Amino acid sequence: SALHYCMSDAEPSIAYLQDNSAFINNEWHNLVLEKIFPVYNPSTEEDITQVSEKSQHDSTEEDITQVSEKSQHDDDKAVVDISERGRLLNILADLIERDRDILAAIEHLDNGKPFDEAYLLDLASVLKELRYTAGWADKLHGTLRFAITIPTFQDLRFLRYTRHEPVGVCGEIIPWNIPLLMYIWKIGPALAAGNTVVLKPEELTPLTALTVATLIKEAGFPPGVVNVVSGYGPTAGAACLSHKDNDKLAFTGSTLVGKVVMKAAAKSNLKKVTLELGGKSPMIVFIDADLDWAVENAHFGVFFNQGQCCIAQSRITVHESIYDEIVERDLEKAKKQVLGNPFESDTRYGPQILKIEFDSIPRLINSAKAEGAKVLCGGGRDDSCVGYYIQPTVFADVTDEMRIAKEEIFGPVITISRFKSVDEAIKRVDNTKYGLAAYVFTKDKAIRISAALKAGTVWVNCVHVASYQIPFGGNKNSGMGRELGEYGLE
Ligand SMILES: NC(=O)c1ccc[n+]([C@@H]2O[C@H](COP(=O)([O-])OP(=O)(O)OC[C@H]3O[C@@H](n4cnc5c(N)ncnc54)[C@H](O)[C@@H]3O)[C@@H](O)[C@H]2O)c1
Repeated sequence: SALHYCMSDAEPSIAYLQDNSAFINNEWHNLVLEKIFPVYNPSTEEDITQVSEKSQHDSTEEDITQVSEKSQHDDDKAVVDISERGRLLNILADLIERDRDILAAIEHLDNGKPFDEAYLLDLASVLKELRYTAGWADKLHGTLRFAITIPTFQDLRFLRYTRHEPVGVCGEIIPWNIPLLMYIWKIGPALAAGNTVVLKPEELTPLTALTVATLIKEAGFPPGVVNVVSGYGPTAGAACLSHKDNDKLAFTGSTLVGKVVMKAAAKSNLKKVTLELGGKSPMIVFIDADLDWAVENAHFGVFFNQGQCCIAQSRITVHESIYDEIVERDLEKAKKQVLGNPFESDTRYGPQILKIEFDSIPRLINSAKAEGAKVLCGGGRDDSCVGYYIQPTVFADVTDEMRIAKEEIFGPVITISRFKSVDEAIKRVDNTKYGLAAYVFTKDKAIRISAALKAGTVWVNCVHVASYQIPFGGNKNSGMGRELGEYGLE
């Protein structure tokens, strides 16, 4: 279907053609059962288009995973030639850059995030990540060792080497919060390492995944190397989890579904599993921190993407001697958040994407009020406009026993508690089932505190600087395995 979008009142609208069936073997296929589901715009609550839905036992004439598996064994293909892999990934990056404004606009329509944020942050990260992994494609060699010391064969010399081989077909399932970037995090390293992919985007946000599929074909990737099939988790997703020809599952989403993924992998063929799951990440502000900077980052970190970020620092704890000052400054700043049309350039704050979150965030907010936390601003839905908007909210006097201090909010809510000593702060923030990220604001305790915290990544005096060269992933219930950097290619 043709979609029109308008970048602002002053700009002309641009039309593009949205493919919405299943992308298999470089062609668009109707699925056998021909079911469809609607995709809506969370800023307006209106339907955008309808997308082909894969049911669990539904397929095209050819099985999607087998198509992907077959393309592994064709010697002429880019999967085998390591230079060609990198070349094609670079072409894909160039095509995404060419279509950057269209892709940012689709991401805005589909997900609700401000256009500028999608264009400047998400798309910039997408391009950097793709070009970075493209560079790795011809450098994934194993190691070479001359070994001589096996006691029983002392006179013999052995040559030992390791080869890095593709895993095979990678089933990849992604969430809705940063759809295009999550897609590239998954396909970039998989393709650089010579794998083929069957990707299922989140049912709420399938549009950029489908649009980039056309660019994959345009870039020249051979048929079957990347396949994209949309649908719901328990059906389309579940089919991917249990398929016997899938060799790997890379999943980003909730901890609850992460456990379903592990179980399905164990029950089918012991696929390898990488899980990037939920978090409840702490931010600790010490007395010696630069307070202006800490407040600035607290806001960016929590309100970025309306709090729909796995690494959002949803538990802020502050030394008691600076607590009042931080609370006051946080409040001042939260009141200045601009809500509005996410296509306008001064809007930094859009709607929640998900109707369910729009309902569940106020429930968690209300639980905090009932448990005695002090709401300083916001505290509910914003009824002044259409769309799933939640008011930017700041809570003070939060304690560790409250639900809001323990459960992932995935919404624009700052919670602030206080601590007395360094040891107490470390012990308290680590007392969680999650271990994705942690943030430390200090001038002189960075190394000591970072080493003590049980988190996949610790950021010091900054937030959300997820860099494509550095491995990313969680401990405990936040997941296993790493994405990005050299580790992400293993
Ligand atoms: N650690 C990270 O890198 C990271 C990044 C973004 C989001 N997340 C986490 O993702 C969660 C938010 O996303 P969500 O609520 O959409 O997660 P979710 O687990 O409900 O859905 C994520 C994906 O899994 C699919 N899915 C759902 N049920 C399934 C099933 N039974 N079988 C197979 N697939 C299934 C969905 O269709 C979707 O594509 C949060 O917990 C957030 O912290 C983590």
